Amino acid sequence: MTEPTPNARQRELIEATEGIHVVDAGAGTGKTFAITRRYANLLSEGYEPDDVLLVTFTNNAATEMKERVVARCDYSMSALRDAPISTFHSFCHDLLLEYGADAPSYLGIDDQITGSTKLLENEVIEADRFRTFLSQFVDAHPEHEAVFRVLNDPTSVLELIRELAAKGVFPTVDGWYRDGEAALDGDFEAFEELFAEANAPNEGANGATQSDLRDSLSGFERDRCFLPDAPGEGELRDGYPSIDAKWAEEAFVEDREALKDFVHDVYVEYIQFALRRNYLNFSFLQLFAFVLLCEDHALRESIAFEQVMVDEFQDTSEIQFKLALLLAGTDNLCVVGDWKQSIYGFQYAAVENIRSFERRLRTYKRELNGEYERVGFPVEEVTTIPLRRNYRSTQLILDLSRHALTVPATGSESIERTVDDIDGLEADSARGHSTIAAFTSASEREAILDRIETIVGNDDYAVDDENGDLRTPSYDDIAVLTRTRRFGRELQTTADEFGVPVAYEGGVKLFETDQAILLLAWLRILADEDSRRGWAVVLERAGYTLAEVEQILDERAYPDAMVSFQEGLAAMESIGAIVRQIFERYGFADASASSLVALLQDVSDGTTRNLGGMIRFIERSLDAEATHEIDDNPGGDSITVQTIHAAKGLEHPIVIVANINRYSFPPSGGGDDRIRFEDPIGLRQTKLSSTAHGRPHLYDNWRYRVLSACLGRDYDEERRLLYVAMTRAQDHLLFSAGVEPSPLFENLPLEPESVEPELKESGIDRTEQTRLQVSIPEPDVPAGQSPHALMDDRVFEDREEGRGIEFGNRVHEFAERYAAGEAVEPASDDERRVRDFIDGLDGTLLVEEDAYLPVAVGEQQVTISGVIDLLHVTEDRVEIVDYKTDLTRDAVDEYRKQLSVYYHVVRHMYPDREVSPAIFYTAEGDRLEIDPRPMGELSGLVSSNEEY
Ligand SMILES: Nc1ncnc2c1ncn2[C@@H]1O[C@H](COP(=O)(O)OP(=O)(O)OP(=O)(O)O)[C@@H](O)[C@H]1O
Repeated sequence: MTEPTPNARQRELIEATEGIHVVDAGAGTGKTFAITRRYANLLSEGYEPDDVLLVTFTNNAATEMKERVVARCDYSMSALRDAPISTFHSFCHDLLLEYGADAPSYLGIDDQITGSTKLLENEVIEADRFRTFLSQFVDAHPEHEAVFRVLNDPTSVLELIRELAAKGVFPTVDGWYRDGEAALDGDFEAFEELFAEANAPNEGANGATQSDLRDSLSGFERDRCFLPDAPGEGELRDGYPSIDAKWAEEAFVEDREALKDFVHDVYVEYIQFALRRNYLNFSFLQLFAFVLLCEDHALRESIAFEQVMVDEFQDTSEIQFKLALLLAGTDNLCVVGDWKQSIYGFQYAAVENIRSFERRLRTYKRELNGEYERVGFPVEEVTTIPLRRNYRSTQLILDLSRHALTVPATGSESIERTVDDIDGLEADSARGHSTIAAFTSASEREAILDRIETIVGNDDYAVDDENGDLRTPSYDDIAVLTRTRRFGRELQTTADEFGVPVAYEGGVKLFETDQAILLLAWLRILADEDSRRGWAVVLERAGYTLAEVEQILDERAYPDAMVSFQEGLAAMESIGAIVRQIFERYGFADASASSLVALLQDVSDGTTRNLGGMIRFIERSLDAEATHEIDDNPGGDSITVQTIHAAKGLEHPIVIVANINRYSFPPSGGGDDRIRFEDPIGLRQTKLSSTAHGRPHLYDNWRYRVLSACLGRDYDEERRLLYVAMTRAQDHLLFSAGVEPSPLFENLPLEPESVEPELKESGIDRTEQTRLQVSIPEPDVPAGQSPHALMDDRVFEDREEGRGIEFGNRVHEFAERYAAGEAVEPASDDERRVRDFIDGLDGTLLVEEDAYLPVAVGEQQVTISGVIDLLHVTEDRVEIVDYKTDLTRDAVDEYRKQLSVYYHVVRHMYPDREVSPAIFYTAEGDRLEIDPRPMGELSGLVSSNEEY
């Protein structure tokens, strides 16, 4: 392929070899192309490869750049092999291996970085090690008990450490490195401004109305339990239209010494733990490289580069920007990126690095210089080069994509930025053949596949070929891009049913899935009944707090239900049966689960029970980051399904941005991290452990409730994701949603049509069952729950009183198959009673029906989903039946919650019939009618059960 000729602006960047240059330009404008050419140009001007640092974000990008450079200069690939064209991480790694043995000593740490210190990239393995570390840590530090008690997930602590490292907050053995502690304390003045902004009265038709802050504090105490020193709602919201300004300080000022001490000790001791085990994670590589470059002035000056260039600058974190400055010996600094494509906030990318490049440059220079001049060059003059010409998409697509950055993501969000504030791009192609379309459907997945079938082979959707002519589209011209991985997987499953070829891009790291992690945990428990690594995972998954997990592990007092499950597993003959049983317990029935079953069965030779071998196999696969193509990848001419994150940097002739639904895009709910670090409020706890009422209890932190109400939630990254998705399209761009589209969909200037798919199923075998049509939101929401989540966990502990979970499962399976008309014979008295009961029903039977109930919890929507054992539908009545194999009735109150959920779903579907929920106790053959709880009570149960 011939290399394009740079346009005038690109040439300016390529040839401008002196001074600071920044390019913040839109998608497809040739930024990567131009920076690569700039590198080649520097070599042709006499710079040696060792003088020029070129930073990219992936190793693949680095290799690709080298290849492109080789094509344009006199250097060979082998001559450039060791050239510093690399990622921040590999650069830091090489630096530390060569010069960094004593880098830890700058933090007061005695352990060294040695030739055998490895980079640990696999997050699952690291989480496993961190769990071990934390358990040892808590035993060694009883003084941190109060903070430790609030934690419910060790990986959230590891995440916090990573976040602090990315923001340049490091511990030393006895305190914090440089001004780290100030960052933890937060910035009261900056917070006061946010408070004042949120607390400003709003304007109503008849004068001032209450401020957003006062409004969002309504229901301040509802479903929360604060410590006795918290103000009451009346006191807090006393003023009108704004609350009293004194609450800014009252909320901000808090004794955080114990919290800071905990975070400090965990942080520094984990670094020591890692060093002693000869590994560093990405965050610690950067941390030590930064400290080394800050402290060893001679080294910094000796390795400083004459030219520093960074591609994809919008993805840099604060520490990476500072590293680039420390590595630049002169002001020959060139960064290129696109703020509109900054979508890695969750990996601590700081979009302000590029948006406010000049301001940050000055601030960081000041911060780095402090007591010693580390950045000697001037930073006052910065040349900005605009790139406007886009070589990927048509003008129609480009014009529409600007809107992505200005659409409100929620019903109440107001965006000040308008489309005119977004730099427009000019399409290089003058073609006007693009179709822009949007559709909604109650069966969104089928509707997408249906639309694809109309696109393929249809010249209305012709795409550009390599010679600039139009050609007929095929499946592999089409990409479906989604915000959540889950929708993509579900689409693939639906596509299989209908025989539409879909490839989930890139395969799946099978051993890093939830399925594999839980499987490994249970296998470890089976191999060693007191395996801490195994039990910790299983217990955390069941929702125990870390303190509870520790106690259970120390006392070896595992929950009865889990022990009997373990005993059931221990009695099984083959690995295949064990694996299936574990997946059944967690309801895993997708392609990852079946691939794992098949793979492990293969490895174990079908029958033998070699637990140790199996555990080692999974551990090794994890270690090797083995990627497996899941069975349902057809290969050949097929549609690509990707997450938007995975699609970044790629292009496709036809793009369908799918699942732009409420609760999915943007995803609803936040994490449940109990310790958080947020700008400008610093380090905070959302929950506090106290014995204020005589017993240890976890209280909600009222201060955090007020502080977070002032921070609001920032949806800019969600809009940027939408922008990235849209700008992947070259020729045609489509959007799809279900029955509850997201405001991101509704507010785009589109005219969506509502469609009913007419797809024909392929001949693939499917169980024939009438499915309920439930016209309520997709269950695809992170804030989803099962009715079990509302129930007291104790009801799951050995309810069958010795008869075992397996027994219960068998009865259910029999009931399902019998009601579905299969020729199955009852194998126990309970099954006979079920058979007699079913025989006595004369209406239509619907078995194992999915039920999804959306529930409003404050401003959030949560979906509770579950499976109804049996629906018995007659002309005027619908009976809901749930089988229970219990020998006693003492869990009936808990079951009532579960059946109430089903009741509200069914009532919605059969508004004209009487709906009666009942439990069928199989031990006696008794049918017990249940009085359902009202909706309001269910929302109360959800919110008291989880934080939103
Ligand atoms: N002057 C040019 N003439 C023709 N094609 C060009 C020119 N500059 C870049 N291109 C082509 O445009 C496409 C996009 O270029 P590139 O990937 O460098 O853009 P980018 O700005 O880095 O994109 P993104 O931000 O979306 O990742 C590439 O196929 C590239 O070869």
